[in-house]
Amino acid sequence: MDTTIMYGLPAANHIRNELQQTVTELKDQRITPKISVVIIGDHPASQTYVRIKKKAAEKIGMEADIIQRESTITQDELLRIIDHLNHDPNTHGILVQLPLPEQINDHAILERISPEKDVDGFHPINMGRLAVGEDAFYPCTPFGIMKLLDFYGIDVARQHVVIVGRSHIVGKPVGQMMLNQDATVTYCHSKTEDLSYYTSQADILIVAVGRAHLIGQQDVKKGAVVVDVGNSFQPSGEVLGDVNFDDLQQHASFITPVPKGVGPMTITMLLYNTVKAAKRLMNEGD
Ligand SMILES: Nc1nc(=O)c2c([nH]1)NC[C@@H]1CN(c3ccc(C(=O)N[C@@H](CCC(=O)O)C(=O)O)cc3)C=[N+]21
Repeated sequence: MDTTIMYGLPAANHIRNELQQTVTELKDQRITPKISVVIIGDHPASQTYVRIKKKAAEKIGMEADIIQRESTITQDELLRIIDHLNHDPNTHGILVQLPLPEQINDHAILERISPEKDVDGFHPINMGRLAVGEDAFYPCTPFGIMKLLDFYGIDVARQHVVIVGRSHIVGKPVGQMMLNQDATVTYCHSKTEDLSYYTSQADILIVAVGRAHLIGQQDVKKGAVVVDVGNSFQPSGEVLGDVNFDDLQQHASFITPVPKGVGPMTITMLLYNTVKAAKRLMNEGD
């Protein structure tokens, strides 16, 4: 089988170059798109992601502020930080890194972020806009997957897309984006019986559950397109996907690696959403 490995960086760089151009234009109007990232505690993976986000933002001329607090922070204190950022005219995008410590109610925090600055696309207003097919801030990983498939010339219309995982962050919204693009969508999750029965019918299989190497060749139709959203950190420091890449490399028509597949797209769409938020502000000023 002639398999194409869908690396994220070529697609990501293509979008980042366009964004850099827009950032330059915004700066001419004295608007520097800025994302403020709130990170609580010292979860090592989160620290890594936040560092990657800051570097990527600065590389295209944006500003990125990291607001780091201890894991003992109260919910009220965190809400006050968000209120401050909501009112800060220089902050166009707000991201509160997940997971949050257990004393904090994620929903209360995410709903406090102004929907106009919700560059993660996690606010119920943006989720609702996506569900009804309106313009919105789309969550970065699902949006990145759509852009990645498009970059590699894959049209999802009329394809059977099977999604493993129903998280609010990836599984559920990527299915909605696929539906909006005329795919036929099947959702599988932890209560699905005979997972393989469903996954093996996919033209496009998206796996987003965070269980290392859950999916192997026996679960995938020959020639299918496989998108792996897994990021399982091994004690060795290695990051494993939800898909056994080596097993599928001769079997799928297109497959994303982990790392260097979907990850770079997630970061890129975060930049995209922040630039979009800043642009919206400029249009309001007219
Ligand atoms: N509010 C919030 N928004 C998020 O978008 C969010 C979050 N919380 N919490 C954690 C997850 C995870 N996530 C990743 C982003 C980039 C890579 C990425 O670029 N990974 C590199 C590898 C990085 C490495 O080497 O460890 C790659 O796949 O090539 C991975 C994972 C964003 N998340």
